Amino acid sequence: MRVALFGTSADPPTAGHQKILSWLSERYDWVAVWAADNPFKSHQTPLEHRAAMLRLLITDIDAPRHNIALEQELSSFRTLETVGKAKLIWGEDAELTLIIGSDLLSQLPRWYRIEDLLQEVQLLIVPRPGYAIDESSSEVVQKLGGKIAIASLIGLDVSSTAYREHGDSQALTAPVVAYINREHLYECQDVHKKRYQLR
Ligand SMILES: Nc1ncnc2c1ncn2[C@@H]1O[C@H](COP(=O)(O)OP(=O)(O)OP(=O)(O)O)[C@@H](O)[C@H]1O
Ligand SMILES: O=C(O)c1ccc[n+]([C@@H]2O[C@H](COP(=O)([O-])O)[C@@H](O)[C@H]2O)c1
Repeated sequence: MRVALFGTSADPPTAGHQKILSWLSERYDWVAVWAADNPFKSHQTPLEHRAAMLRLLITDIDAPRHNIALEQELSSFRTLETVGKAKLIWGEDAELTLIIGSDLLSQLPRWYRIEDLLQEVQLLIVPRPGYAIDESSSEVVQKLGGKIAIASLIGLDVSSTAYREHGDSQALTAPVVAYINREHLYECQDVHKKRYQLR
């Protein structure tokens, strides 16, 4: 069983995350996704809302294999703990692949017990516009034991930050926008966003 593990802050989840999930669903037996708190970031929306938006994002994907699931019980500050939980679910023999965008490659060495984590998973790096995969970061990760593959997919040029800071609603899918409006999320940035949009 080949399982793709994809954790995201989902603050909010974007069309970029959705494209990655669709692509993974065609290549892995199971695609497990969860909303997480990131020890290196602060988040603007409670985790429950972020997980609910992620569920909407997934429901919206037309995946013929029906193999994408919100596995929110995997959520942890530390991916090593997530992988421990994944092994309990899918067993020691499952092949686990951790999916990250190329923007995270250089920070990976600072993750919790990274060498132990890299023993447990394969890594798949998704190229992201503006974040070239540089050799020195790849080498550092490989020296720590990382088994790196690069996805044959280029991520969309969108980000959660672009939505939070500039109201780039192109970044989001319609069901997520509807949820944000209904729950009055991200409103404190509205004045700031409107100023940007009027420019
Ligand atoms: N457009 C994208 N292309 C490639 N990888 C992406 C893309 N968007 C997100 N990712 C990857 O998905 C994972 C979750 O990303 P995250 O939720 O932090 O999105 P983000 O848009 O980077 O958010 P923020 O702007 O808040 O940092 C990370 O591994 C990130 O590198
Ligand atoms: O394990 C760690 O030390 C660690 C440090 C930073 C980020 N992560 C995880 O990386 C995933 C992507 O984070 P983010 O904020 O870029 O969406 C998410 O599952 C985080 O919990 C994990």
